[in-house]
Amino acid sequence: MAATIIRGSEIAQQIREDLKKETARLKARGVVPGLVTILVGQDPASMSYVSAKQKTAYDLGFYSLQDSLPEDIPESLLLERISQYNEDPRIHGILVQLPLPEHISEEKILYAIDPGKDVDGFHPVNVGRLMVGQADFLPCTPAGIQQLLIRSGVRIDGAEVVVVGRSNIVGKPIANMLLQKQEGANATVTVCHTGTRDIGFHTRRADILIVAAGKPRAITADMVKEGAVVIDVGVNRIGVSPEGKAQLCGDVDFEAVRQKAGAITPVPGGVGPMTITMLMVNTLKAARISAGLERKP
Ligand SMILES: Nc1nc(=O)c2c([nH]1)NC[C@@H]1CN(c3ccc(C(=O)N[C@@H](CCC(=O)O)C(=O)O)cc3)C=[N+]21
Repeated sequence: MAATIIRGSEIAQQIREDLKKETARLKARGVVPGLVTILVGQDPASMSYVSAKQKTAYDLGFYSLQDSLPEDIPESLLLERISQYNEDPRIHGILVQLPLPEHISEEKILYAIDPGKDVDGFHPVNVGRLMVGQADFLPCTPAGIQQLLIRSGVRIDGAEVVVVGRSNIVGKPIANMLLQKQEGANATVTVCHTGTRDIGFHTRRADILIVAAGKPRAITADMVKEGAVVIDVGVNRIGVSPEGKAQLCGDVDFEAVRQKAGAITPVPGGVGPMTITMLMVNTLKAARISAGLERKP
């Protein structure tokens, strides 16, 4: 069987059309969603992600601000910047691009962001809210994965989900989200990681296999059940094309696995565009909450 390709770029585009309309409605009531992206240093991949986020925010009609800071900025100054944005009423969402340089504690920085402006969903308050099924801001990549599944008509309720990877930004939150007793969730979830003895034993049981291993082509066809839905979160830069563009591959051996899977996401054009879109969903939500348009328990 040849798999259906789950086109994240198309689904992301549909959501963006809705966001654009919603942003225009909000603007008519005097509220302009505001997003600041903070980039420390000049890592080329980070620069390209941040500019993609900026462009998307701008296209939707958000107030969008890019704050580029030098690699050697002291942690104390970065913390000061963050508290400035915490107080700025034009800004509803603050994103500090990760990874940060060695001399800055990511933990300290993520704790410093006002949880009400934490559109990445990384602040411990938001992580805790997610765990109890009361999130305001779902982390963007997991939220994008859940939307891909729902909008592709994949049945999550009762499914065997296997997650490969246990990071705080993908593996742990997506496992938690799909486990919730909620619509678009209610799955049976297994989480595998580098310490798992026989990964294939687990992945072959998956109706839905979510791979965020950070290892190019780690998942081969023999590790996938016939007809499974495969979500590839990996973004590995494996080279540069003759035109000078980065060549990407996922954590799944796409060409082989697509022969066996029921549905699969490509890289690029799968989870990545959804991640950026969910950041916009969160920023719009933050703006609505701050304007008193959404209730908060
Ligand atoms: N505070 C923070 N929040 C993040 O959400 C965050 C972060 N730091 N650090 C890095 C990761 C990575 N990430 C991606 C976003 C979009 C694509 C994306 O759009 N990828 C395109 C290809 C882009 C390309 O060509 O490089 C695609 O898959 O089609 C990929 C990766 C967000 N991250």
